[in-house]
Amino acid sequence: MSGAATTSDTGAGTSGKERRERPSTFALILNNRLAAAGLAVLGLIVLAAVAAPILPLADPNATDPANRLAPLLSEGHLLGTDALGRDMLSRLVWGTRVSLVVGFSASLIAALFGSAIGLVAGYAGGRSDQILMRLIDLMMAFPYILLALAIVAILGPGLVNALYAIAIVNVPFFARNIRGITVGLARREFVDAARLSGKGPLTILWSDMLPNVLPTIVITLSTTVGWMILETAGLSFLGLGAQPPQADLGSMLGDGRKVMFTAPTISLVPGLMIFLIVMSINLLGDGIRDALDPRLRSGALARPSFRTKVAKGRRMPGEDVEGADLPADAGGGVHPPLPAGNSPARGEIDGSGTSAAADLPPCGGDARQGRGGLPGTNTSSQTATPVLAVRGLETEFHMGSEVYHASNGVDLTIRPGECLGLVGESGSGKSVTAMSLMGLVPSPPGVIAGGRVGFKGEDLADAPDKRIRALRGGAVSHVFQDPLATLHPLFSVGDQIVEAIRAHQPLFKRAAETKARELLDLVRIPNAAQRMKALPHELSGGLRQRVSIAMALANDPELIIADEPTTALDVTVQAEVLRLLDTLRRERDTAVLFITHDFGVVSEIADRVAVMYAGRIVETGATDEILTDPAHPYTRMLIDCVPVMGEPERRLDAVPGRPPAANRLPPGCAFADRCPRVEADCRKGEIGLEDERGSLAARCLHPLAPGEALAGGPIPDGAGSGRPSGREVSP
Ligand SMILES: Nc1ncnc2c1ncn2[C@@H]1O[C@H](COP(=O)(O)OP(=O)(O)OP(=O)(O)O)[C@@H](O)[C@H]1O
Repeated sequence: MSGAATTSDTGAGTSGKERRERPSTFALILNNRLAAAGLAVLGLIVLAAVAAPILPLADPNATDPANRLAPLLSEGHLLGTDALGRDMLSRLVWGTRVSLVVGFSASLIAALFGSAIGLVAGYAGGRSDQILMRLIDLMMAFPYILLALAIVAILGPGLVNALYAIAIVNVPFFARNIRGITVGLARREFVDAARLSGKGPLTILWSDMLPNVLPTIVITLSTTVGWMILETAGLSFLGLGAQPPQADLGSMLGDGRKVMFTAPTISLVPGLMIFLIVMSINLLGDGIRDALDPRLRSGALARPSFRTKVAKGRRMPGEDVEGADLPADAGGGVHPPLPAGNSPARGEIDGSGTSAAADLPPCGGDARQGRGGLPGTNTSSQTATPVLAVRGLETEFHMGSEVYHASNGVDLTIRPGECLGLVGESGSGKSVTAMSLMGLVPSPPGVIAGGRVGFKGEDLADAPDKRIRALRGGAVSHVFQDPLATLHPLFSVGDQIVEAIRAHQPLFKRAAETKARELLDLVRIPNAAQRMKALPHELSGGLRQRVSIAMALANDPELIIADEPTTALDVTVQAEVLRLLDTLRRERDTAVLFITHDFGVVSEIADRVAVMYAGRIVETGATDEILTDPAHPYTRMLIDCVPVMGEPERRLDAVPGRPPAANRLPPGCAFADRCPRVEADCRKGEIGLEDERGSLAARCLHPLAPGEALAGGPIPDGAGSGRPSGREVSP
């Protein structure tokens, strides 16, 4: 195990702790050097402005004509004096105080009214939206500075009137931004739920909409307050804001203009202060925006890179990698060393018979035949070189000072035409493991900290970006759970398949279109030619998933990674999609890594199963053996959670407790706290994935014997008969 954290906290007690350990917004801002610099500069300026009354400064309005235009560093006047002999340092500090108060107040007023208008217009829609937005458009039709001048002309010159003018001209900016977000939110299900719960519009606006738009308001505020200070200074510069003798930065700049050539420091000093304030606010505003963006809250403020970062000192599994003596067809077990150089082509049997995989016991197809002798079993997979051979994969998330071990030394092997089912509870690390293969885990915060990702003998963790780009969507393709989220909403499905084809094959558009139509036919989409023009939202969930499968097949992949592709579908459509995927992989000899939490689905499609828990493979073996007589108590409990059709009297169990937090994995067996067979030795040291019986290998010191029941747990009639039929609903 790689890991730093070895306390025995369980997940149950750590959620609050975890939350506290997540870097705070403030910590994230400090992580961003520019934002931290902005904060430091602004902090000093604000401190000086707030402390103005207690600082030993001269009266900012006291004139001294005899001492006019004194240079910098004059005696008693650090920043010199202005044309009336007033102390520049004192005027600068007091003027900054005024400018900051006016700028921030104008921003708050604009944010308050603008956001309220945006929220009401966006939520109410219809005529209210039309009227409010047309009024806002009317205001935006004038150049804002002209509008501000007109407002001050009507209200009369003065600092407070300048504040109103600046606030008013900025109201549309907030209103438009917030209205845009609110329109999207108002159609979301949680708002429907709030309506159904009987809440009135005002309550919904306050308790459901406002919290969702608040980060945007704060971000908009932080990025516009600098502008507002600048605009207020502009009005004062023109003599419409602060009136003599009161100083603000704009009026000081205006005073300096008259002696710009004889005493340039008079205008340079307030000009520099405006620059510092606006720059520091903008830098800080950008930092706040990044810190408040939930996608970037994980420790670094950089955008995710093209592929997952691979740690420089990546831990490499030795040939004596844990479990190395396991049967070679164990999904998460042990594997022959990766063949050097190019491996045989897909489906090709190593003619020499000396291939690392050539002497492996039968897997995949045999397992299926054993389960009912399904036709079309691929025999080449029994001897072919693995398409995928993952060794000791460790993927971590680095969040602040915490390290979350999502994949914690995972081994996987899949051969051509074979389907490996990766099963486990939510959060066990299935998706992260799958995403790590092609470097799709976002970095930051994701890091591949150890292991090899062998694809036909090549370690993908080491492969150049160009190679990864060529493989993605080419030899290795993905099918995700929610096609509506992964298909582009604005392009027809035909165009998207054509694009997928042409990204990897030098085909003219016509030829690619023909191929796309053939693919839609292949995945049995009726009226393929017409459906080519359909937008994703015009298709049913099942059809959309077929389109995703067609896209995944577009470039004749050797490995398909299917991440819960049927979870969002109803059982009948699910069965069709599974059948389709099963047939296609057999016909095309494609290896499939099928991720699911549903043992019913596993029994339908997988040749072998790897069960994951807390980032590790805890049991592997042929599907039939795992489903009939698992050795690991966790697998047994997972299977017992699945309802079996026709057995209404069978007690359904849930696995009690919760998995340990990935940043606090306990020593020994991570399942110990939830296991009815736990003994003292389970909580000590490393537990290897050991050979059990048949094809089974389990990471357990006290495995179940064939037919043995879990103490207190339900063992259905005839031990080991708790195998889901494939028609059940997942827990
Ligand atoms: N982008 C991320 N940043 C931080 N932690 C993450 C991120 N993605 C996943 N994790 C963490 O990694 C662990 C494994 O997550 P993963 O999505 O692989 O689980 P899973 O088994 O696929 O669950 P599910 O079936 O719900 O999809 C979880 O603890 C999860 O919180």
